[in-house]
Amino acid sequence: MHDGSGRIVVQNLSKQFGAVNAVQNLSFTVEPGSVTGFLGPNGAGKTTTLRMLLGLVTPTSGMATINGRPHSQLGNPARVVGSVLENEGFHPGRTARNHLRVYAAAIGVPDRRADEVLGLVGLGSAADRKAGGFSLGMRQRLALATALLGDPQVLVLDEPTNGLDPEGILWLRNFLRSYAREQRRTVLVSSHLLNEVEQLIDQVVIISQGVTRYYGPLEQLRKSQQSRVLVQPADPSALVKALQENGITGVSPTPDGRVAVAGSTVQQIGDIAAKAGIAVYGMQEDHADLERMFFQLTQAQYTGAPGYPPPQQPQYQGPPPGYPPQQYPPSGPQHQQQHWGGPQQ
Ligand SMILES: Nc1ncnc2c1ncn2[C@@H]1O[C@H](COP(=O)(O)OP(=O)(O)OP(=O)(O)O)[C@@H](O)[C@H]1O
Repeated sequence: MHDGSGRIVVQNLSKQFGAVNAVQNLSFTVEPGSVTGFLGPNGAGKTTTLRMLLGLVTPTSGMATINGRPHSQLGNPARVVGSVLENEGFHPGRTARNHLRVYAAAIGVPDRRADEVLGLVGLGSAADRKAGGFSLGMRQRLALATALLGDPQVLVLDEPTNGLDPEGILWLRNFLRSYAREQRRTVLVSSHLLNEVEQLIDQVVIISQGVTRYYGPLEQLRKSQQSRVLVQPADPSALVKALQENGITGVSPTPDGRVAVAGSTVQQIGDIAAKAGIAVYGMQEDHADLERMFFQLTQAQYTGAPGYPPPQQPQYQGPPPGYPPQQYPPSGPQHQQQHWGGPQQ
């Protein structure tokens, strides 16, 4: 029997398709009560990981469990985990209600559950319409309704925001949040775009090239954002020297001839430059956004081809240029690997 914990554990999971290392030694844990984003660029290995979790692909090594068991040992899996994977089709001639009734019969839940889940996803008024005429957003809702039929403890959604308009995304966010928080369920959603799911998620697992790059609370990642000041001086190397002599360490020249200074104010920099007799033509405050951090964490996928496969344990990449390394990644207790039950560094 499974343990009923609602916990997803991915441990040293790998999948090789011929010469392609789709997933490499991936480990993370997802606890109930929050929505976790599973993020990475196209081809990072997200869908493969989710398919292994759902028993649709056999791992080359490692394991993925839900409630302490591989999917194949869950008994009636639809009661434990509901999922929406990409490109799931519906019979175009079948109404939404009939589609759901077919699935309800297959997993042994009563017919009336079809109308309940249609109501939950806001498709109540479209129950008698044929799925073939549904918009992409409506199909996403119908897929979610199908996943909810067994009233599962765990929801796994692959790119659920695809095709949703802003109102649909807001609806999905409220739905998933209350599903996870109020009912203490586990929700894992994948996306290749952080900003698409940023409003949806509390925790984040970021992967690229099949390797974990970061995992922890999104809030912690957000807090680690440091603003920096971009300075355009007459003499960049003289300014770097003057700032360092005044104890400012987060200083680095940028490729466009400016100097990036972290952990200091415009005023402090201006005073030091004036005292050192260095002319400054402009200063600009620059705030790192999450999207840029996401890109920094995952860009190895595009730039690291010669080094492929990547090192096994780069859990955290370096900071974006101009950001002090000690601030990045965040180092609060929430970020201990143990908190997530993940791999030791
Ligand atoms: N059945 C398969 N046979 C061969 N290679 C595969 C197979 N499935 C996936 N791959 C490869 O594995 C790698 C990871 O693919 P995967 O679909 O898991 O990535 P993803 O992160 O979900 O990407 P996307 O955001 O584009 O959906 C890719 O290089 C892909 O081409």
